Amino acid sequence: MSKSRVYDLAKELNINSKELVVILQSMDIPVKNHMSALTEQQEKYFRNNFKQDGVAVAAKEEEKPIEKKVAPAEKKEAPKTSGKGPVKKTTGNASGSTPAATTEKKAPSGPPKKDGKRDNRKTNKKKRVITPVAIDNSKKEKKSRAIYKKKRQDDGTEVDIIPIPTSLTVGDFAAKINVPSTEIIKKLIGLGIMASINQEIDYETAEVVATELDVVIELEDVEEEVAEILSQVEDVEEDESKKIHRAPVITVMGHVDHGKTSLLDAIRKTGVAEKEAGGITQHIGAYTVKANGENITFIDTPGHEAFTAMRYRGASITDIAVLVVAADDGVMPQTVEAINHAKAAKVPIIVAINKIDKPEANPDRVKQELTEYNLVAEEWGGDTICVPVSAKTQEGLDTLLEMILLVSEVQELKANPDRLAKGTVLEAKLDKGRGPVSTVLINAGTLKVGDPVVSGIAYGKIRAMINDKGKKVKTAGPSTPVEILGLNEVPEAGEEFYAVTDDKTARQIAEKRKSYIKDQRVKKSAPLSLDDLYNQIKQGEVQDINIIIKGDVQGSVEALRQSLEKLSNEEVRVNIIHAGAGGISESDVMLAAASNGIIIGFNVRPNNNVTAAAERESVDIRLYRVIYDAIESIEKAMKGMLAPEFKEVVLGTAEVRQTFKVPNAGTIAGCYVTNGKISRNSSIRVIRDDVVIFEGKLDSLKRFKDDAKEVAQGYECGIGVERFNDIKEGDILEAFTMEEVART
Ligand SMILES: Nc1nc2c(ncn2[C@@H]2O[C@H](COP(=O)(O)OP(=O)(O)OP(=O)(O)O)[C@@H](O)[C@H]2O)c(=O)[nH]1
Repeated sequence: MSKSRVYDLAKELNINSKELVVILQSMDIPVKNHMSALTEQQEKYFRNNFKQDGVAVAAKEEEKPIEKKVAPAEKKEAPKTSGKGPVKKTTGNASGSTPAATTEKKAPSGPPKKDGKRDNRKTNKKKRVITPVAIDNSKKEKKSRAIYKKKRQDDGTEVDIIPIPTSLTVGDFAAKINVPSTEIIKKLIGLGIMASINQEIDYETAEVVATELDVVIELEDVEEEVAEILSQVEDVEEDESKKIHRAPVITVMGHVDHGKTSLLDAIRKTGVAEKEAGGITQHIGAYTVKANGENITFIDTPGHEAFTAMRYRGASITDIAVLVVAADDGVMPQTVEAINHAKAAKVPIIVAINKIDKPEANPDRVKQELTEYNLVAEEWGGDTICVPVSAKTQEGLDTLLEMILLVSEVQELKANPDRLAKGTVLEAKLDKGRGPVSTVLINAGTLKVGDPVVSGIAYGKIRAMINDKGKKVKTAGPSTPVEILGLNEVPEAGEEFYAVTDDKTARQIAEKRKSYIKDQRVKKSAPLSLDDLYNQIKQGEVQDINIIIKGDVQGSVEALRQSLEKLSNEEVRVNIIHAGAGGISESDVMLAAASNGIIIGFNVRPNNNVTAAAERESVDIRLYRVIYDAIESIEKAMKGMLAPEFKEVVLGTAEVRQTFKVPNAGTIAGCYVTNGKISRNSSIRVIRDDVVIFEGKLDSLKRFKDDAKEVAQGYECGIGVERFNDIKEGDILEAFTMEEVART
């Protein structure tokens, strides 16, 4: 029997698919969009609990056995499910509850052999439960929840806020705000605009007219408009029967030096060797390998930077995250970060325990450490697949690929190749000779040379396509990465990409987006900021305060996490989306931006790149030296009492290039001013590996032998720090002063 899709159900109940998605999510049924399929049990649960006009919608069918996919042998072992709710995972020692898209299917075969390989996938008895874990704060999803906004007026009554596109005809405008068009034409004449009913007016004009008519409008999300245009180009709710299997898309993540690059290289070589010995692969940001006759696509940009950049733009192209953990090093801060990223994106994790060729390798320790993050290895009774591998000797790589195929099989990844292509930009750059060059991953449909395309505000016609093997190709189907030429601008990584029927549509969409960005610039909703937190809470804009904590030692990070979580009240919830020891990284900033969160640094400092990224993404970073201060300021911000009296102003930074011992003066640091300036009366912070190790006063500042009042960027100087002699080469000295800020 075929499963029900959200849109089928919506059609039956005569409600909007989007609304139904929100309803289902609120019932803890993990659906993503109108195309998501419901299991019989989920559907039944929904029907039993969803009341339309006060009456529960009758269940379509008789009750059925819950897990239809479980083979008879498996059924005996499957834990009994109550049937009261959507299938949920129950893991032995899992501490957090996880609303889960639970799927089960044929599992890999029985006891793994010593080398980590399995005998035969098909005959295993154990039920496999794949559980993407849920924290999702992506901006896109938040937006989709706001179906209709209201504005409270001075007299207490509420009026609808009517969304209006960047431009529309007078007639359409009249219909949208429910005012006769003659009335609008009159108002326009009053403004000196002679417009007929079929003439287009822009948003700004519409806003003036609306104000005169006492109607509240707002700029409609341009993507709604774009979706409308695209749906005319191609029926979005397309025929399920046309969908066929597509290759899984994998992202490799893990701690620095645990072997992401080596693993990606090793896999690429295996895959190529199998298919076309000696074939040269080209770096285009992703590649496809063959394993057991099936394709697997790897995103070739290791690290979570790429991953978060994607998610920030609302793209979720990864089907499975491979978490690389070195067997000789164990779970490290970036491992935890990677786990949190994958969880936030609800992507299942396969653990590759790497470097098992090393004598000091200890895979069991890795598994033990992973349990702290809710990843319990299958062989320990959990549901996390852990594969011991060596990127160096290639051991275990086949098993890893096999496991990837297995998990992807459960996900039932499908796409219709027979439609206009839709994809995601992985990388893009401006090539001097070839113009904008972008690598796109096709999500659905088939992209062809000559297709008119649009991605963000870039558009054009596909001039040429090159695959990951460096070959020119004429077409590219689902899950295929290709490099494309022909766009008029460089699109952004993570941007969606569409082929459309004609050049005009492509240009029209790009231009609508451009004018939306222009209009939007003024009206952009404020990113989360402590200074304005209280107002944002009051206006109902903030219900969750998403926080990332970075600190010098794990102990204080944990302490801070626990205290901050306790600040949650019935109005707002404090969510620690990531916490770890170490400096603040750009990836933290991306995660904060993607989750509309703020970053709290405890005894750590962001470096220049991080500060620049935070500025660019409007992410609020707060730095503290005392745990109590951090807690207090969040608490005060929540109550609207945060009024900083002093603000720290960073004057500049200098890098220590050499150190000298000077009798009577202690250690003097020979520095190069990399940023801003260092002045004689500034305070000084000594930073090593992004961690503050000392804070105090500047003792001496010299240019050659002479005392200097200040030294600017690009110059060398000698710096002595009062009561601190442990300066080392490579340290960063940050000069700052405290400036008084008037209370507002
Ligand atoms: N013995 C052994 N060494 C490995 C293995 N995999 C990687 N290495 C080594 O570990 C080091 C780090 O590997 P990379 O692949 O650069 O690690 P990475 O995680 O990509 O590191 P970044 O790109 O810096 O984040 C290199 O010196 C590799 O040669 C392995 O399976 N066995």
